[in-house]
Amino acid sequence: MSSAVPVSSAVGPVAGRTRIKLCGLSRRADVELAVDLGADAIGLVFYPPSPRSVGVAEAIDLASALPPFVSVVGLFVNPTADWIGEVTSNVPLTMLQFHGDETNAQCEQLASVAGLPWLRALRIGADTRPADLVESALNYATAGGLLFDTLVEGYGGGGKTFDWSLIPAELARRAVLSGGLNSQNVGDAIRRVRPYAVDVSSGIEVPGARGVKDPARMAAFVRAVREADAG
Ligand SMILES: O=C(O)c1ccccc1NCC(=O)[C@H](O)[C@H](O)COP(=O)(O)O
Repeated sequence: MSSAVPVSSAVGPVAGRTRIKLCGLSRRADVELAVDLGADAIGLVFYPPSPRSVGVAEAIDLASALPPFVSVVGLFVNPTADWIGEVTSNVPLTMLQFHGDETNAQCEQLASVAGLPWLRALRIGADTRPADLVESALNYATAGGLLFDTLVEGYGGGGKTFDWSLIPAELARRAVLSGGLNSQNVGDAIRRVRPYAVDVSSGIEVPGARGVKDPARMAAFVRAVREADAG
């Protein structure tokens, strides 16, 4: 039964706070800064072809820097069950993110190895239509959430935006918006899409240095999200 009192008036603007995932972190100092800035989640990439990829030992150290209530999302591209098992039996991930070509059944099977919830990345290209996203949402009905990203070579982390108007409003309110976000455009993205959360990797890095996060850009991104939320 819906509450008689609208949530936002009951708890104030915090109800509409856009959650923030800072992705592709590989240095402990960046994880500590993400926590200090108020990030809701960090993303660790377990995909060796990516310059942002981390190994199990590195990930254990990075995860140990996290206080309670900050999620650590493990990002995979077409992983084997053995790889999922090796990572999640050692690294205290709170969620998986499948960013490759995995079907719903494959995502479910892989996630069952870890016993964790999972995000499905839906990569949006030039010929994607809203109906395609609605169909994908139905196909991945057991996902713990959808992350809308830009279709780029190399699966993700490409630093390119897609047409945000393609996202149906009914999907946006519980989804993660990703793909080419930065401190200059994330405010517009929030005002136009009203996503549950935003995700960024390239936009908080030193330009041209994939995997090297820039503290100033990290802070500017979070500040831009807070300013957008404040209206
Ligand atoms: O970050 C990567 O290097 C990466 C490699 C392969 C698959 C996915 C990858 N990242 C997934 C993410 O969640 C990124 O944050 C997302 O693609 C947005 O990246 P960016 O456009 O650079 O902000």
